[in-house]
Amino acid sequence: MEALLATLQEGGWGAVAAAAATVVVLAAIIGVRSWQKERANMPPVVPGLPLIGNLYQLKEKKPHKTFAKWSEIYGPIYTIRIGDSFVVVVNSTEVAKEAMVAKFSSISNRKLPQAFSRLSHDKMILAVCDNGDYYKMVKHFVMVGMLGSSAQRQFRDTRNKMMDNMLSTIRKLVIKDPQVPQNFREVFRDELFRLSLTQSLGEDVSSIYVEELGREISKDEIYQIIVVDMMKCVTEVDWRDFFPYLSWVPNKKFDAKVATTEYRRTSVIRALINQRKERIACGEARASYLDLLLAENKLTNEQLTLLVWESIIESADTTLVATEWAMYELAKDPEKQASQDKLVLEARLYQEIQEVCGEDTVSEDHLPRLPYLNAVFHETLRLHSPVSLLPARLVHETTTLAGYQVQAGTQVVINVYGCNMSKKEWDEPEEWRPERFLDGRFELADMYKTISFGAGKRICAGTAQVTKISCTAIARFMQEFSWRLGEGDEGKVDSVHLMGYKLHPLYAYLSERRKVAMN
Ligand code: HEM
Repeated sequence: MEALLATLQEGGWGAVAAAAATVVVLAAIIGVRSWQKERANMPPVVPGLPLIGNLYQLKEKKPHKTFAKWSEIYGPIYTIRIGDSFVVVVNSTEVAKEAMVAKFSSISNRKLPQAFSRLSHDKMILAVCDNGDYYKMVKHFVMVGMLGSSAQRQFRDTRNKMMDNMLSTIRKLVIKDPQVPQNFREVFRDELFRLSLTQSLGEDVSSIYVEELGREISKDEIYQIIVVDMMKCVTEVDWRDFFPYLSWVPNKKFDAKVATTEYRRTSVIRALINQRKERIACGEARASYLDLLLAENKLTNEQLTLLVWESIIESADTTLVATEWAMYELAKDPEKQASQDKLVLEARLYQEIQEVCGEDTVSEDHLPRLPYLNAVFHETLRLHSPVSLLPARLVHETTTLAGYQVQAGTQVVINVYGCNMSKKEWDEPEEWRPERFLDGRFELADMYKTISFGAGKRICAGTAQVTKISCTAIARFMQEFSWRLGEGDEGKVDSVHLMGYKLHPLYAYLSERRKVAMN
């Protein structure tokens, strides 16, 4: 510093320039040192490039897989830089639980990307809203109106009807043409969507007139607009997410797509809500989530629209993903396998069902006595988790995680896929092996054997519903039919981006195990 002052005293622009350069260099050195000190105890850093950080290494559309690979080099918790933001990625169940349970008070709020933020009207849905009074109120509504144990009891007939309809449709298809492989997804999706509408709106809907679209739209279009298009749009990437200081730069294509998708979703949901309101005005009361929300009369129209949409999409999506993967694993043709394991697996599940249920049709009451079925369900969630990356959380006060310091302002991403595929936690994790849940380490009644449903206060609210639907469906499909994949389908294990869907829908050859009277 003294040298700097001396140079300035000697005068002249050259000296001033030299002094300024010295200041810049000194500042840079001090800056780097303090950054290094600050980051000294941060989770290991994955090397990246200046300015963009690790963005270029995440070009492929399955970041959860890249994150899992990095965990083999940098450990279960590490830091990456995405453009402007530091992100801590967690790939171990233990550390994920620490983040979601023990450190909940410091790491609870979300940091949503543009698309998700706009589609959720800045976190107006339960799954991503920040903790506070709105969260408490909506969680209460969801549990009382739809997902809590008493509401679930009310909807038991709806679920039973879903099972009967599915089995009856499949039976008819098989009888009509036993040599043709059946499209599992079509049958399951239609019935699940019917259940989802019934729970949310009090009735199934075959079509609806949507004023903003100027026409009557079919049930298939309703599904497309409020489920499929929304799922795709939520995962749209906007480069401005990575460089917030460029948020003023227009991204017209992205903005137009999100605006259109959002407008169509909102128009359809509003039409559905208005139809229900008219029926209620005519004295028609039903047990449904919307009926409860309207009776409570505490929400704005915007909140009502968002929450009803949320209840429909959450019921209609992940349950299908999980059940399709389970049936795929069970249907893998044993003769095409290197080992005979799968033959034993399928036979074992059928045998368990026979022993427990005998001639009775499997029902939800049987589920606690079917441990192998439960293991099939959890092993499917482990290997094919429908939610592979949880929406980023924001650290709002500096805390520690796995012994490392995590600064306020950092984002934390839980890589469910990485936790479920960790070689340290699971023996041969790439193998689908339900037995691993029956080795005495896990309680049968434990619904959270893996991290797939999250943990702590924000754990999945729909666990009971999806477990009942998925397990009963798998058991009934196995009880009535034996399943076999088409030739060459054993290797079709790709999924769609982050959504977990099987890229190639399951087509299976079914043959009847027992005759059931047709109605
Ligand atoms: C296999 C199917 C499912 C999986 C794997 C799953 C997974 C998850 C996960 C991991 C979370 C926590 C997210 C986080 O902490 O960031 C979550 C939250 C949630 N899930 Fe699920 N879910 C499934 C099915 C369902 C269903 C069927 C519903 C409703 C019908 C549902 C409703 C919710 C709700 C409302 C939350 C937010 C809970 C809160 O924040 O308090 N889920 N789910």
